[in-house]
Amino acid sequence: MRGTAVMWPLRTVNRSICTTASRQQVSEGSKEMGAKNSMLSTCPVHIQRARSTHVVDATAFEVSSPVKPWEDVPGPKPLPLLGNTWRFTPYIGSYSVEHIDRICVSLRAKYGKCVKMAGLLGRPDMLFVFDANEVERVFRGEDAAPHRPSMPSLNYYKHTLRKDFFSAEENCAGVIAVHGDSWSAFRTKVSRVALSAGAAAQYTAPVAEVADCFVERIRKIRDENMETPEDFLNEIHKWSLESLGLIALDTRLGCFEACEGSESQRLIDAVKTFFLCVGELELRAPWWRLYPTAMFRRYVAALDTILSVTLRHVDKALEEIKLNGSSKSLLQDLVTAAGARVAAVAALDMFLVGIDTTSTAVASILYQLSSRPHVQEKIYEEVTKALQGRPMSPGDLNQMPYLKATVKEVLRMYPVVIGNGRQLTKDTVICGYNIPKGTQVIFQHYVMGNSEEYFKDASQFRPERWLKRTAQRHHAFASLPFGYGKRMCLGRRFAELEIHTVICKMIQAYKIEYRREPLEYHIHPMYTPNGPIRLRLVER
Ligand code: HEM
Repeated sequence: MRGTAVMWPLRTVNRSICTTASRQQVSEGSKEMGAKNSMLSTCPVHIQRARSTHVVDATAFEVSSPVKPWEDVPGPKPLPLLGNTWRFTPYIGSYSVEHIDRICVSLRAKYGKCVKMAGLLGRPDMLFVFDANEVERVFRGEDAAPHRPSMPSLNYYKHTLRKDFFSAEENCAGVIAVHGDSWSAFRTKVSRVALSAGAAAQYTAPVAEVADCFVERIRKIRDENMETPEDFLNEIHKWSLESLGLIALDTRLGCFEACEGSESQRLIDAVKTFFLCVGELELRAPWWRLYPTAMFRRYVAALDTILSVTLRHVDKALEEIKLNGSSKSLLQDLVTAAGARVAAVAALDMFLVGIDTTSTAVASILYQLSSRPHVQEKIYEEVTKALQGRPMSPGDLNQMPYLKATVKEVLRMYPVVIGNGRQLTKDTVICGYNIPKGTQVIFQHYVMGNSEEYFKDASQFRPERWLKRTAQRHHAFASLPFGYGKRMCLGRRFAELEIHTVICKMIQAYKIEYRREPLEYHIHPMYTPNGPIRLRLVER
């Protein structure tokens, strides 16, 4: 999903007698969690706290100090008329959207565990939260339809510009940029199919085939020094789009060799245009709200193309279901269970959020592996032992815990989405302050994931910390690369399958090196290594 910026601050009330100390350190998969959660509702201190305040939020359980008002939350002070927007204005302010990661680190250091960012023109006030206990509490207290602030431009496309299509049937607008009952009804229909056991596993072999093609393609595009080309990230995008085409549209798009004018090429171009435009439209001044700028018109045309291609593939799926009498893919399952329009819109949403997230993750993982040959060797040994020369089949990835732990470790230190958010649907106490309904709360996972408070030796790259055998205890809500709860990533299982498979194949084929200037990360709009990823890929 698209990232939202973050920041942080504030020392708070004397909270958490029952929360912090006793619930903070949880190890993954630990059964402790259930028992500790149940404490949340029964602990007498929680109950006392809930009674002693006039807070609306039923999950409130702060201790002793009265709840402080929103006005008291620390943060950069807005100027009259200009608010805090001026801070993001080039040449005048010192904040840059591209380096919001660093801004968040400094806000945390300056203000504490929650920070108010008020007075952003055209946007609701924001609260940056750097406290994993508070993240847990807000997530666990979510109502039936949590509101995640996202993509106003897409909201406009779905609910105004193409209202006729997206409102033609009830609850058919999708999950991205959709909220309330409409989101809830759509999500329920799609989750049943997309999150069912085995929904992702059925794609093991075809996803592995696409990964093989990617590995093979690299042999063609490497230069004489065995280095990948400047636009290697674009090649990774092609792999990601090809993999998602299989999953969402039940088709091989042929992204690695698409011909001019073909439907695949039109889809590839449209997805590319969407990504080029969306960052600008979302992060810069929203002129498109006043008039259809050239960029906005390209953006709309791209969305129209993606939608029309998904609709055509849904028609094909309908024909095949009629012919076969049963469904044989995610798309056909969706058509059967939820209807053609839901299936098409679900595929559209997957295209909008499932490509650059996955490709950025893979770029970041390959880049991080390039400076860690010992990690590569461990993965290589694990993969060799698990596959024993066989092609990959469902279940094989379960024999590769170190590979999976490596992916988790990269996403802890370099989460693709640096901060996930919710727009509060009710007044809520966070860090001892009463935060009003409508505020956008951004959970700062990049900062928490890299904080010594939550991860011992946080700056050290240690996949072992995620292994059950050697797991260090850590807070389960400090690193959440796929979000949490009712709105968590709908494509997580597919993303993991794609990522684990392609990394497995890359390590089987190559030793990964990098001999150029180190790359910094920036928000673009995912958290991405900044610069050409010119990996040296040496045959094993
Ligand atoms: C590394 C890859 C990915 C990452 C890091 C990622 C991350 C996320 C995050 C953080 C969210 C927000 C969750 C929340 O609000 O709690 C999200 C939502 C979503 N993701 Fe992913 N995602 C990835 C890949 C994918 C893929 C491959 C698909 C589709 C196949 C996908 C489909 C979705 C959808 C549809 C939602 C919206 C769910 C809703 O609002 O109900 N994602 N993702």
